[in-house]
Order: sequence, then C-alpha cells, then structure tokens
Amino acid sequence: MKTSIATVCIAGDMREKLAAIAAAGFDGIEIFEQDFIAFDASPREVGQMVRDHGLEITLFQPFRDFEGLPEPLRARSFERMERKFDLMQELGTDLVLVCSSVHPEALGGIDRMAGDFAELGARAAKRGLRVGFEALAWGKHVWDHRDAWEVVRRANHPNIGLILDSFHTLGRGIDPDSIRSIPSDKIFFVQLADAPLIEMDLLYWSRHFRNMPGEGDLDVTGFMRAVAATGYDGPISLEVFNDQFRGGSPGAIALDGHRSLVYLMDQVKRQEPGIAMSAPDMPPRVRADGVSFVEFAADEAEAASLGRLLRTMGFRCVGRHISKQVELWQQGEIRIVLNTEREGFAHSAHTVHGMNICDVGLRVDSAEATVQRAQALGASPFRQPVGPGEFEIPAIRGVGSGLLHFIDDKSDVAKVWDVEFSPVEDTGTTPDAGLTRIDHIAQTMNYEEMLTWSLFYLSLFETQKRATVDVVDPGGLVRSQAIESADGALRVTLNGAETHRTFAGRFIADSFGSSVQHVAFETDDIFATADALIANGFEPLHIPDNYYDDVAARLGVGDEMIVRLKAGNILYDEDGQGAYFQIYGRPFGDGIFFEIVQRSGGYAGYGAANAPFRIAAQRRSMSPNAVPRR
Ligand SMILES: O=C(O)c1ccc(O)c(O)c1
Ligand SMILES: [Mg+2]
Repeated sequence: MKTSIATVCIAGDMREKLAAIAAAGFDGIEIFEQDFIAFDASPREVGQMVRDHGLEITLFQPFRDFEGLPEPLRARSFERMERKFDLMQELGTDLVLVCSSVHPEALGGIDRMAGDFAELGARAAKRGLRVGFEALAWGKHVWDHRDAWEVVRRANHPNIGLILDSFHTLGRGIDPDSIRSIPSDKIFFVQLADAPLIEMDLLYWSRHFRNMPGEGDLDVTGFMRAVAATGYDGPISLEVFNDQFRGGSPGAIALDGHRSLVYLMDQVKRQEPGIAMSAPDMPPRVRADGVSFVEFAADEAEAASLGRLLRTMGFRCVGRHISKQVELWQQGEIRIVLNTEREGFAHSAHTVHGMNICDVGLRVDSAEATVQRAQALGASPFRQPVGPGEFEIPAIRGVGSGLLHFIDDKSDVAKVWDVEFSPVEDTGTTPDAGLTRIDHIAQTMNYEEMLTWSLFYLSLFETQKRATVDVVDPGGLVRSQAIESADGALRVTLNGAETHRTFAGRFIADSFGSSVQHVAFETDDIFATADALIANGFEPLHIPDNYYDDVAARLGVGDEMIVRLKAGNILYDEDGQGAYFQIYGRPFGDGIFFEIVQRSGGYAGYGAANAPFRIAAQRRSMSPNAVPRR
C-alpha cells in the first residue's frame, strides 16, 4: 500500500508540513494548490523539497469549474488547464484532480461533459499527464461518484479516470458498494476522510469537520473494502479539512493520519478477501481483559498520605519491591503501585508532573503481540533497565506522558507480583470495603487530543466508542467519550477540557499534561461498601440535599432509598437497562480522585447526568476555604 496525505491536512508552511509528513512515514503528498501558491519557492524547488524528504507528489489539486461550460468560458478553462499542466511538469507530478463544477454558468449534459474530458485527455496525453474527475457532494450537475464515473466512461480516454473521495460518497449517503463494479484501471486515485455525523450543510461539514478514518462516524472501512474489491492498488490519500487540525501540532496530526491508514487497511485486509492492495502484517486488535494495576509516582510524604487514603478505602499494603522503593497495595483484583524511586521513569514523571498516575497495566492475551501491533500502528515502545531477576514487562508510551504496560498469562510476566515483591504484614489494616476490580480509568486531556487518543485505543484494542457527552462544569464544557470492550472488561473514558477554568482543565494545567485523573473501583454492594468506608474513616465527597430532592422527583426514587443514598453520599443514575451508584472520594494532589461504582442490571453508562453535580462538589472541596462536611 502506498500512503499519501494532502498538504491541507497539516498546519504550518510547506516546509513544516513536509517534515511532519515524512517523519510520520507517508510515501507521498497531494499538493493542495493554495498551499503551493502561498509558499515562496518555485515549482521546481518545491518538487525537489518533496523528493528530498523521500516523498513523491501523488496528486496536484484541485482544478475547479472545468466541465460543461459554454464558450468563451470553455476555451478559457482549457487555457487555464494548460498553465496548470506546465506547473505540474515543473513540480514533477502526472496527476491532477478536477472536481465537479459549481460554476453558475455550467450547462451540464453528460455527453457535453464527457466531450470536454475527451478533449482534455488528448491534451494531457501529449504531455504524459493524467486527469482524474471527482464528484463534489455539492457539485452543480455532478454530485455522485456514479455520475462522475459515467462521464469518465463516456470520455473513453486512457488519460481520463475517476477520483473517489470517501467523504463525498458517504457524506451523501451513497452506497459505497456501487464502487465494486468500476474497473480498477479507471480509478486513478482514492481520497479518504471520515467525519462525525452532524446535521449540517454538506459543504460546510466537508470543509471544517472532516477527520481521519476511524475518528468519525462514516463507514470508511466499507468504502475502502469496495475500492479494494475492484483490484485498485494505487495510493490511498488522506484529504481532511479540519479547523482543529489546521491549528494543531503538525507532527501529531501526521502521526494520527498514518495510524488511521494502517488501521484502516488492516481491517480491510481482514474483512475483504483476495485484495490486490498490501497492508502491513500485524497481530489482530487486542482483547484487553481489564486493568491489572495503576502506578502512582510520588515522593515519600505523598505516598504516606496516599497510603492513609487507600487504607480508609479498605486497601492493604501487601508487598514491597525486592530492590526498589515501590509498594504494592491490593484489594480484590485491584492493584495500586506506589513508586517513590529516586531514578527511572516514575521519578522523571514525578519531577515533571508532581504526584501522578504514571503507568497503567492492562491484562491482555499476549503482551508481546500487543506491543507488536502498537508498534505497527506507530506507538513508541518503552524500555528501561531492569535489575537481576526482574521482569521486562512489555510497554509502550500511552496518553500524555504515561506508560501502558501489558500483562499476560502466556509469558512469565504475570508472576511479577510474586517474584519482584516480598510479602508485607500490614499492621495498620482496616477491613476490606468490598472493592473488587477496576471498572474504568478516566484520562483527562486537552480537547484537541481526544481524537488522537480515541484512535489510539480503537486501533489497538478490540473496543468501540460510545457517543460523546458534554459535561457542564461551572468553568466551561468538558467533552467525555468512553472507549470500551463489548463485554465491559476494558473501559476507558477520555475527558477533553476546552479551557483551563474547568476542574479537568485545571488538572491539566497544574499537573503539566494529560494523564489519568481518576480511577473507578467496582463493588457488588454499594451500601455495604458505603458503611465500610464510613467505619474506616473515609471522607466521601459531600453531595448536597438539593441533589437528592431532584433524584426523588426526576427518577421517582422512594424515600427509604433516598435516605440510604444520602447517608453514603451516593449518586444515582438509571438507564433502560439498570442502575448505577457512585461514591466519590475527595480530590487530592493536582485533582486526582477515586470513585466507587456499582452497576446493576446491565447499566452501560458512566453517570453523565451526575457529572455536573460531582464537579461542582469537587470544586467546592478543592477550594482553599472548604469546610469538611458530615
Ligand atoms: O471543498 C472543496 O472544494 C474540495 C476540493 C477538492 C477536493 O478533493 C474535495 O474533496 C473538496
Ligand atoms: Mg476530495
């Protein structure tokens, strides 16, 4: 497979764009004319710059308002094209995209348009150039790839072909399987983009909201399967107009783009038999079985106070590392690692961010295969020296600056807890509070990073995304999206803060970057847990009476239940399937917190309806003159 990306997708000037695109591993670029015109270098110099980066120019685009014009506009458009042919030859590319006309005087008429293209084909052939026709979803006479194909078919010239663009086809709701009957030698080029489903004007949607395949809601895989089924083996090229990407980090957006193409072709290869296109070999998406551990980087004072908090939640310190200043705390299947080392990754993370969750361990079938797939998708592997007799647990860099470790039963790494930790008789134990496993981890990030990390998780793990929900914080909006496996074993929520005035935004600012802000533990009996917590001296986040009055009114919850909820500061939610109970701890450090949840009867959400009240309570409890309640 040959990967390509349009210069419009990436921020910066031509030089910055090329550097980011080459570094991300693309084979070629589409030169978007505006980017070229705005740049102060000759076409020959630009062509050379591109090749010096090891890239080729796969396409020059767009050429607008060509077909179906009356004279003298028609002659003028051929004249204009001859000048662009000159430019293409200087740049060193042989393919130009003509997008369907929106010219007010364009006459339409399929044979008139085909005739124009036949003549253009003859002119292009003289120079060894090719022309591809693309149906814009809002074209005046041609807005459907099936009509563009009929124009190309009737033009019947070897130098005239079709250009397909997933956005125009899928955005209009056209069945991509209509592509399957087009001969592959007449498909000159394929452009790919996804988009979130939003009801709006097609042109505006296309020019501002496209995103990378897999980041939106369109069936780009179905589209690409149809293209691959024709036998097409040419470039696949991202053409993503997105306001956020244009202002984003060129390097990060280019990496996301490359990852999206690798992921897409991996799916296509697995779903569509016997295709001509190649795709990198890698293990399939990984089934993650849940969170094995979360690791805090802390100094000794922070670790001591975190230990006290964990104790009030019924955790016990069960092990001390054989050679490092690392403690293992446990309850049920939940492991919390407190790392107070003075060197190594956790220490660096602590220096930069203060106390933070620097590492998350996930249980997978094969840790080795997980890292292999992650690397094929462009993730960076992580390694640091290990002591004698210690395990090298496979790891990659995850969200923000944190790590993801992978633990499996296949290799020996699952024995790490027994081999690397000596048991501790914890003297100050408090009774178990019935916490069983980690229900979800919540990562807080800048809003602009959300697509990056949803693509990261979706491409690596056998997961799907839920719809984004908007959470209102008194300081602004936070968008929240859950990525989860079908059986709920892995649940990660991504919370994107748009401003630093929100609770989540303050966490990012205070801790200098994105990371896990909260961890939710599961219990099978929220009321028993609430009682145990109170007995252990745990300080829950205080929830005001107004909240319980509303729950009674809105959900019709009876008095007796309200009394119990109130006593435990328990938040409550329902969906069509079941109920959800939540207890929050008070935030500590830069705003990290724990949550305890119970899901009953197949409740599948995350208590979004409660989030505004939880956030308001957290802000109160973090404010300098907060008065402890109850
Ligand atoms: O928005 C546009 O005008 C435009 C131009 C060229 C393309 O290839 C395209 O898909 C859209
Ligand atoms: Mg296009």
